[in-house]
Amino acid sequence: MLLQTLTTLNYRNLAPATLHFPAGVSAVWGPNGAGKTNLLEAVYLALTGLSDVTRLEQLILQGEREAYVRADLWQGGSLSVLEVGLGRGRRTLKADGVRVRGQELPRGSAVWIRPEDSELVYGAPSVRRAYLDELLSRISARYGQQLSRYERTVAQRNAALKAGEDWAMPIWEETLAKLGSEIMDVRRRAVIRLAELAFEANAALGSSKPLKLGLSETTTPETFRADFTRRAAEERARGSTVIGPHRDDLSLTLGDFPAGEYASRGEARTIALSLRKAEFELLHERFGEMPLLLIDDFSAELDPSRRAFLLSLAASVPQAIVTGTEKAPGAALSFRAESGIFAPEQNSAPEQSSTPEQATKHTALEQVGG
Ligand SMILES: Nc1ncnc2c1ncn2[C@@H]1O[C@H](COP(=O)(O)OP(=O)(O)OP(=O)(O)O)[C@@H](O)[C@H]1O
Repeated sequence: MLLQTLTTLNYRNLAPATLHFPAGVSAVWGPNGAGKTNLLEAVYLALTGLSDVTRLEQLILQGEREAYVRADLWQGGSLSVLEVGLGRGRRTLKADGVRVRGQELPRGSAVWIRPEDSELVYGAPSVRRAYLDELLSRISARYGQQLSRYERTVAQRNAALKAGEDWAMPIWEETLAKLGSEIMDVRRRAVIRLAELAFEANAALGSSKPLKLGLSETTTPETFRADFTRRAAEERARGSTVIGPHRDDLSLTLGDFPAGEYASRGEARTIALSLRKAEFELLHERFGEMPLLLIDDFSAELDPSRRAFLLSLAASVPQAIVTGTEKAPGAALSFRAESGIFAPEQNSAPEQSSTPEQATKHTALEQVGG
């Protein structure tokens, strides 16, 4: 998986441009607020169709009505053009000129490591569920579809609970038990492998305490229906479905203690990094190609062993973009970021082409429309 170019227009504070990325490490460095995170966010959006903003309008340059992002990506030996159009409340995805849904995009194409990943440890169960569900939806389109159907059914059952429609419960419960059991089954199998990979990464990061991953479930496929009966009075009183995979958690245990309650800041950062490394490995195993690695603000990582881990991880993959207020060492190309403009630096090491055939020699920046 190699990103050849990224083109943006009206995307947050990024100046309209086409940036060419080489194979190996690209270092993007500059002051706070320069647009470094926005650049990684644009890459991640173009490659996966995913964004965690609450309103799509946040992604559009203030004062504009539409934004556009395009990535030219080498995958499986050929070049794909992935485009995202953004309007008010509207997102259009295209692959090679054809409209597609998110699950039709190359789903193992990028992993994004961010400073705020510590929330995976300290945050609410919903943060860890989102991590797991996003990863599994990328690994299996069916998982994503079943999860959407399940979530819609929970919303419908909650409405029926609030309306006191007891007669409808058996129908909703039948559907929830069926979809929910399938979701739990996929999660259980995936978490076994994810746990092995995260355990290894945590040890490689020098942690003396073993990291254990598991699922903390509110029900099981075997007891789903009985649990609905047992919790019926509580659910009616609250007007909401209190058991099922939408309430489960990915449990993280460091040594003998739940990480969310006992891990130090540094330990939490190591655990979060282990989860991202496990995500990277799982996508690699599933799709057979290493994802593009996006590391946001490596310079915020002050711990020497985690910093070394991040940089050696970046150096070990086919392509990584590493941002920071200082320049990541060992980069094939560096960009100086300032006010949404990314200027390639002349003193970078000789550029490797991101074309697998190593064919084209290119200039690193072309301004679009200006
Ligand atoms: N829709 C938007 N329109 C215009 N500007 C925006 C928009 N969204 C965000 N910005 C601006 O983008 C800037 C933030 O960019 P970004 O988070 O990428 O910075 P950064 O270089 O990663 O900084 P840091 O080093 O502090 O992490 C802010 O100044 C913010 O005001």
